[in-house]
Amino acid sequence: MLGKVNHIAIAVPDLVQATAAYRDTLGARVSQSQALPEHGVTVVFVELPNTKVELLEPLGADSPIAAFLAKNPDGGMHHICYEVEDILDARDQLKAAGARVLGNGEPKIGAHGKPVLFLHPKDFFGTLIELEQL
Ligand SMILES: CC[C@H](C(=O)O)C(=O)SCCNC(=O)CCNC(=O)[C@H](O)C(C)(C)COP(=O)(O)OP(=O)(O)OC[C@H]1O[C@@H](n2cnc3c(N)ncnc32)[C@H](O)[C@@H]1OP(=O)(O)O
Ligand SMILES: [Co+2]
Repeated sequence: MLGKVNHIAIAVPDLVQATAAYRDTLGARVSQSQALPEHGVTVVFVELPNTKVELLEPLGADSPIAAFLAKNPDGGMHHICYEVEDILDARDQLKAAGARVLGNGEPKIGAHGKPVLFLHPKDFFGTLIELEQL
């Protein structure tokens, strides 16, 4: 089921500051920011030779990462995104195995313009998993 790691996500309290740290202190190439109101976040992607790091900050009053940042005010590792060949097939297999698919179970379009789904962190060793359709 799982393909490559598409990205590792870090929730940050200040995206401008985090972008500068990755660009200037770590010397990485960082994308322009993308506001994703339908996901309640603004993101940038740190482009790496073998994968990406997604830096995300809350956007709007109902951001799904607000509670995470309240618990982790300095920021922290938020999720890991795996690529899958067929996200609906993966979803159905995971639901049949008893895993909780977050939201209404229907994929939404993510930052890369591809369908994504999220799996509950409590089902996967305290790690929020995002699946992105190849
Ligand atoms: C799709 C656009 C973009 C992209 O890559 O293209 C993105 O990645 S957007 C990323 C932001 N969107 C999401 O994260 C959507 C999925 N997330 C959720 O639905 C919620 O964040 C959820 C359900 C994972 C947690 O919601 P909330 O924090 O409000 O609930 P609780 O506080 O009750 O948390 C329950 C329980 O889970 C622990 N938790 C929460 N978030 C995480 C996390 N990121 N990693 C690990 N564990 C997490 C939380 O501490 C609670 O544990 P407990 O022991 O009960 O305290
Ligand atoms: Co993501």
